[in-house]
Amino acid sequence: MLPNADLKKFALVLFADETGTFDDRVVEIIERISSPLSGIVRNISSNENIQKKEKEKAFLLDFAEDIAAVRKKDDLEASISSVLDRMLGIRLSMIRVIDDAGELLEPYMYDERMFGNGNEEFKKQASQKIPVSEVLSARVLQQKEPVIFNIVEEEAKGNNSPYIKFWKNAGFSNAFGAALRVGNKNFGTLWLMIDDINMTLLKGLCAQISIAISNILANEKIWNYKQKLEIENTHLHEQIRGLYNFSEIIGEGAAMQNVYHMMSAVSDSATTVLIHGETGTGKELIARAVHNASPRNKKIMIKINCAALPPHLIESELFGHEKGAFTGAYEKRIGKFELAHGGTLFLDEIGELPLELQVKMLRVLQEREFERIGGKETLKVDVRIIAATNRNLAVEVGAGKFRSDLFYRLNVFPITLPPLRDRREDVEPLTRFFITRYSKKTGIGVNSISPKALSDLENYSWPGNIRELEHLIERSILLSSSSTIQSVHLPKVIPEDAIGHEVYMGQTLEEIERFHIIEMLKSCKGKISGPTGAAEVLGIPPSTLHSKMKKLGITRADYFPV
Ligand SMILES: Nc1ncnc2c1ncn2[C@@H]1O[C@H](COP(=O)(O)OP(=O)(O)OP(=O)(O)O)[C@@H](O)[C@H]1O
Repeated sequence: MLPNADLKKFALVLFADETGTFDDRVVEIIERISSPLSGIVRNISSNENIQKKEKEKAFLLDFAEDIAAVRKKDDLEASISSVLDRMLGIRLSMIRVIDDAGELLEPYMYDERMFGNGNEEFKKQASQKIPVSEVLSARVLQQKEPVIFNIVEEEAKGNNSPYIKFWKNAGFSNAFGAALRVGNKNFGTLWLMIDDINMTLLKGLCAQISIAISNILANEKIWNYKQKLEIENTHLHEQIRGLYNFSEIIGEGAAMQNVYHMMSAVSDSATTVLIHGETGTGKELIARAVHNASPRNKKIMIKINCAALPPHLIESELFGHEKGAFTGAYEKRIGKFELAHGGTLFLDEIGELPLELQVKMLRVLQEREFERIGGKETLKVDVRIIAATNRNLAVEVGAGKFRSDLFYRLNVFPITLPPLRDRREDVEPLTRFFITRYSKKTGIGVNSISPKALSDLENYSWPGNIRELEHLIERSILLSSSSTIQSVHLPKVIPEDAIGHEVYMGQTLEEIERFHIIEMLKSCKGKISGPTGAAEVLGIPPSTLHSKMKKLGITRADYFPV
């Protein structure tokens, strides 16, 4: 039926079995009834038309209501698919949105099933960004009204767009393209493959979809900024703390002089630094100092502790992820590499980075580019790397636990921090420094230490290094009953060789073997075979290790205690 009932013309066509049926009398009767008949038909048609318009209006209202509640892209996709299917019996072909630079149309939403599952050509086209100047898109974006491309006609006119060819091969005769816009601002395109075109309805749908998508995009932008600001805020706080620490690196002895010399040689450049030192020797303090003395000090230094996160989270922490990239990825996340752009990324405990992630790390260190998990876009970053470890990475490389290529990438400029027991001359200045800091912080008026207590500190072996000294002074200040720390409570140190004796004394060979295998399994994180597995470390074939474990009753619970 034509869209406007008022303009309709009706024809009454009658057939007769015998010639001569339509004589003058019959014709006269027909003429007499044709006028009231056409009135009745016109009324029915107008009614149908009104009903149809009412139905469309109600439908658009329902859709508007539906869509107004939508906050997320997934929900929007479901709403659009359902409305198109219910009302028009069609599927969404493609929605693209214009990027921030206003140059490219990025894929936003499409139905993979549209051209048959697994249609590689469609997937390829759908996943590509295209310039806003692409012929068909440009036509759609320039027009006020949606554009209908009659595929046969376009081809006849010499339109050799690959899309026209692709649509034709897929058996469609019309493509409907509409600009997504709010006010006068275009922000995307919507494409449908459709034969029966109800323009009023489609225009209504496009207007609703435009508003919904522009709201969702705005929400996403706000959320991303918010997340970025929150993370930056945390890091800025850390940095302020770091700055405070930096101005006060204590240590005048020869060992620390050498460290200062190395720091000043490397700070000005963007060279990768690898800081090695036992726990608590001040690796992070030195990393911050190098960053603060570098030309990047206007940007932040982001720290990531490779040992503190479960392996499956480190990747997302480093590189970020797209929404829906894996179970639980409800929102898009910006990774630390992205956040550190222009600044420094401090990779603490790099020796703990799982082998599978070492490959990815190598790539980003080499190319300075990466993709977010689940993302297709390659991101480029300008980040200076400072890594720290308390492991001997060269030994880890030999044991197959650390990739040699990554080690060489990181070991460009190594700085080794001496343990406190090798710079006893710094114990006194550090002690006085911490007394001042903690008496100020606690408000307790302690300002000195007795010669006996100081000498005890100087003779202690400090397995926890400066952190241990710092904590001990804090504790001593809290426990002190006068303005001088009279004594310090140092832990008893068991000589290392005694530990071994105690463990093995009075045990059977089988018990010692069992203990040793469990320890190896723990240190190999439960891995039995392969280059970093316990069998190789123990120098026995994996099958022998399996049978020994069986014989000695070793189960996962022994080396992965719950
Ligand atoms: N030379 C120093 N002067 C003053 N304070 C120091 C010095 N070295 C370390 N510290 C302090 O000791 C504590 C531990 O230092 P830091 O966290 O930098 O050690 P780390 O080697 O990174 O430790 P871990 O390997 O356990 O991560 C910090 O509070 C730091 O400020």
